Parts: sequence; structure tokens; C-alpha cells
Amino acid sequence: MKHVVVITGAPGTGKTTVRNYLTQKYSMSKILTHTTRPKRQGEIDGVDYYFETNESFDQNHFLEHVEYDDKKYGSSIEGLQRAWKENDWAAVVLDTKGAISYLQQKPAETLILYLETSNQKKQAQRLASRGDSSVLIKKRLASQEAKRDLKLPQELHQKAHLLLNDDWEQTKHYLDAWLVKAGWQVSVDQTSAK
Ligand SMILES: Nc1ncnc2c1ncn2[C@@H]1O[C@H](COP(=O)(O)OP(=O)(O)OP(=O)(O)O)[C@@H](O)[C@H]1O
Ligand SMILES: Nc1nc2c(ncn2[C@@H]2O[C@H](COP(=O)(O)O)[C@@H](O)[C@H]2O)c(=O)[nH]1
Repeated sequence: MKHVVVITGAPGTGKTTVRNYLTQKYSMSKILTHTTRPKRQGEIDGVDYYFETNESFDQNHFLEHVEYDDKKYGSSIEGLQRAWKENDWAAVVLDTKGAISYLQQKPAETLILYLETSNQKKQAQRLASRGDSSVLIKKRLASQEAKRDLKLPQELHQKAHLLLNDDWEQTKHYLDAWLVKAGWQVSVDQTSAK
């Protein structure tokens, strides 16, 4: 059985950090997505994203794509197939609109984690600690998509698992426990029985 863990939530809630934990500790495959936004400091093409021009972006076969903060983002069908070839479990970071699309298109395989923090100031502080400029942080948090993603959309009620990411040590415990409930152990047993 294939699974895809979709990690969603507002900016700075820790989506990429959670995705890295799942790929490192659980060897889940990372689904790389495509974007036309400029690279942040330290980001590498083919590692963090496929960085595209407007023209090259349109040449992909997208499972879903969106505009977020005036830039294009999309996850390709090939990216998901590549990830599932490596491992039955894959992880991807998406905005909430992308999470809804995944749920509609892959209902049996999709598991959704919606990340929150107890206080929104924390999210801006985290973006600053990541090295984002204050101008970009202001623009990002003022975008209609970022404001929308502060709230779990109706379509994800009863579908998403809510995860409070205030304390990282505690978040790791939550994730470990959630994965057992989500069937991770079953999958490991099945793999070793092959
Ligand atoms: N629980 C935590 N406690 C403290 N810092 C954290 C925690 N989780 C993540 N961070 C830090 O917050 C910053 C933002 O995290 P991350 O890049 O994972 O957020 P994101 O939700 O993917 O953001 P964006 O949507 O803007 O890409 C990073 O510097 C990360 O190390
Ligand atoms: N629907 C999609 N959302 C995506 C995709 N790749 C990333 N994202 C989301 O966009 C915002 C902004 O990302 P950032 O790296 O510029 O901070 C964030 O919510 C990501 O989760 C995608 O392919 N589809």
C-alpha cells in the first residue's frame, strides 16, 4: 500500500522541518515540487525545489498547481511516481489548496498533517531565524494565501491530523506516535515479510 504524507499549514509553522524529519528518520521519499519563486539563501535546485522559469514551469505534468504569494508552485505526477518507486511512503509540503487536491485525487493514499503554533508571532520569528528578510516576511504573511492557511479549511476537517509545533522535542514524539497509528508499523512488517 502506498502512502503520501502531505504536510500543510501557514508560513513558519515548520512544514519543511517536519518533512525533513520524516525523510531522515523514517526514510520516506521526498517529493520535490516546482516553483517560480527565487531561491532562498542555501537552497539548491533539485534538492529543495525544482526552480523554474514561467516557461519551463508550464512544461510539467501537474497533479496540482497553485499560485502562492504571486509565484507558481506545483507537484508533478512524475515526482510522486518517482518517490513511490523509492519507497511506499512519501512526504510532500504543500499549501492547503494543494492538500485538498491531493486528498481528492489520491484519497486512499493521502494522510494530511496540518501544522500550527500557539501564537502567530512565533511564525514570523521563525522565518527571521531562517534568514528571510523582513521585507519578504511582511509580504509573505500579508499574502491572501498565508492568511487563508492560518485556518484549517472546511474540506480538511475530519481529514487532517492537527499538530501543534511549539516545542520541537514534543513534536517529534507526536510524529512518532501518529505514524504508528497511521499504519507505519504495519508497512514495516509487510516490507520485512516480503
Ligand atoms: N518547533 C520548533 N521550534 C523552533 N524552531 C522551529 C521549530 N520548527 C521549525 N523551526 C524553525 O523555524 C524555521 C521555519 O521552519 P520551516 O522552514 O520548516 O517552516 P515552513 O512551514 O516550511 O515555512 P514556509 O511555509 O515559509 O516555507 C526554521 O528555521 C526551522 O528550523
Ligand atoms: N499546492 C502546492 N503548494 C506548494 C508546492 N510547493 C510548495 N508549496 C507551498 O507553497 C508555500 C510557499 O512555499 P515557500 O517554499 O515559498 O515558503 C508553502 O505553503 C508550501 O507548502 C506545490 O507544489 N503545490
